[in-house]
Amino acid sequence: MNAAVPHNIALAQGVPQELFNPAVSTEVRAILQQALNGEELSEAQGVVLFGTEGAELDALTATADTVRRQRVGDRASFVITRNINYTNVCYMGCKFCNFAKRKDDPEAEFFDLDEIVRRAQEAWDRGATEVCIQGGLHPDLPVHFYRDMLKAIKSVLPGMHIHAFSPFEIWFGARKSKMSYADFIQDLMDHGLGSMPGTAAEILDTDIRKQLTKDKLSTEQWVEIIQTAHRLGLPTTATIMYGHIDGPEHWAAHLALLRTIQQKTGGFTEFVPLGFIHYKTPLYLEVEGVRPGPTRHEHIRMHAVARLMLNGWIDNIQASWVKLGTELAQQMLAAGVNDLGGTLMNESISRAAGGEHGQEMQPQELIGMMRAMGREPVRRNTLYRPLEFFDSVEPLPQSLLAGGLA
Ligand SMILES: C[S@@+](CC[C@H](N)C(=O)[O-])C[C@H]1O[C@@H](n2cnc3c(N)ncnc32)[C@H](O)[C@@H]1O
Ligand SMILES: Nc1c(NC[C@H](O)[C@H](O)[C@H](O)CO)[nH]c(=O)[nH]c1=O
Ligand SMILES: N[C@@H](Cc1ccc(O)cc1)C(=O)O
Ligand code: SF4
Repeated sequence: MNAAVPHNIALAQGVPQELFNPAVSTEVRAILQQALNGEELSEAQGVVLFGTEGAELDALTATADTVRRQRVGDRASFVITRNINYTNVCYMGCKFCNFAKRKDDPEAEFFDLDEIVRRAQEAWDRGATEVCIQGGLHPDLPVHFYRDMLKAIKSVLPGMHIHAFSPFEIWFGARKSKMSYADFIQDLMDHGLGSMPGTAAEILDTDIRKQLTKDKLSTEQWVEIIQTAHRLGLPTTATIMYGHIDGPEHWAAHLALLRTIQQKTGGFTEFVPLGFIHYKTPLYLEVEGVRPGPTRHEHIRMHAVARLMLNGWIDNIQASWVKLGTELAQQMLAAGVNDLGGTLMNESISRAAGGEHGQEMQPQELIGMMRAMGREPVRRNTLYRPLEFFDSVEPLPQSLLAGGLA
C-alpha cells in the first residue's frame, strides 16, 4: 500500500502524523493508538511510555496534545490565588524538604490569625478567588488552629474559596484533636473549607517513602484521608513529587492508583506533577545517588503520560511554573497540559529548596504564555468553573493589571 494512504487516513481520524514515523516501534504506536481510542492504559504500558526518547517521545507528546484537545479543547486556565504558608515550623524531617525549620531557627515563622486574614484580604483586593493554605506540622499548634483560620477568613471574606490542609496536616490535626479523619474533615468543611491540596503524596510507594522521610504519612493513610474527603463531598487535587530516588515503575503505579481512586470517588479536580527541587535539600546533599530533579524529557513524559493514563478520569493536568520555570511550563501546554495553576503571590516551599522561578506570576504573563501556544486563556475558580475570558483585541481589565504586593 502507498505510504501516503495510512498517513492521510490517520490525519483524517485525528491521529498525529508523528505516530507514523518509522522510528516509532509497533509496541509504542499500538499503545498510543489505544490511548487515542480512549481505552485505558495499563501500568505496564505507562512504564513503556516513560521509556520513550527521540521520535517515540515526539509521538507521545503529540498524542497527549491530541487527547488533551479531544477531552478539554483549546482553552487553558489559571486561577488567581495566594499561598499562605502559616508556619514553617515542622519536626517531621522529610529529607526532600528545606522549608521546614526548628522552632529556634532564626528563619522560623508563625503567622497569627490577624496576619493570615490580612494576607487573605490583600489577595481578595487583588482579585484572588482562592487562598491556598498549607504549613509545617508545628508541635505546639493550638488544637483548633485549623478551624480558627477558616473562621477568621470566612468571617471577613465569605466569598473566598479556602483550598487548604494537605492530608498530612489532616492526619496531624485529627490526631491532636482526637477525632476521626471524617469528623475532623467534616468540622473543617462546616467552618468553610472548600477543597484540599493533594500534596504529601510524593511517591505513593512504601519503599520510596521510607527513604524520603522517617515517618511521613503512609500510602494507605494518604489514600484513606483523600477518599474520606471525597466521600464527604470535599474535592481535592492530586500530585506527585518526582525526580529524586524514584523511577518509571513508581510513576506508572502512582498514576494508576490515582486513577483507581478517581474511578471510585470522582473527587480529584486536577493532577499536578511537582518536579523535585534539589539544590538545598538534605536528600540531595546528604544521600548518595539522589538525582538533581527530573530532566527536561522526564518532565515532558510525566505530563504527557499523566494525560494519557488519566484520560477520561482527571481532565485537568496542571504544569507548575514554580517548579518548571516559565519556558518549560509553557512548553508543557503542547504535551497534554491545560492549566498553568495559580498566580500564587507568595511561594516558600520551592524557594526554600533553592528554586529560582519567583513567587508570583501576573495574570497577563500566564495569558501571554497560553496565547504563545495558540491557546484560549481563561481565568477559572478552584473547581475549574470558567470566570473570565480574554478577548485579544480588548485590553485586560484593570483588576488584572494591578502592580506587585507592597
Ligand atoms: C512543604 S509541604 C506542606 C504541607 C505539609 N507539611 C505536608 O508535608 O503535607 C507540601 C508539599 O511540598 C512539596 N515539596 C516539599 N519540598 C519540595 C522540594 N524540594 N521539591 C518539590 N516539592 C517539594 C511536597 O510534595 C510536599 O508534600
Ligand atoms: N503547582 C503548584 C501549585 N498549584 C496549585 C494551584 O496554584 C491551585 O491552588 C490549584 O490549582 C487549585 O485551584 N501551588 C503551589 O503553591 N506550588 C506549586 O508548585
Ligand atoms: N504547595 C505545593 C504545591 C501544590 C499546592 C496545592 C495544590 O492543590 C497542589 C500542589 C508545593 O509548592 O509543592
Ligand atoms: S514536607 Fe511537610 S511534613 Fe515534611 S518536613 Fe516539609 S513541611 Fe514538614
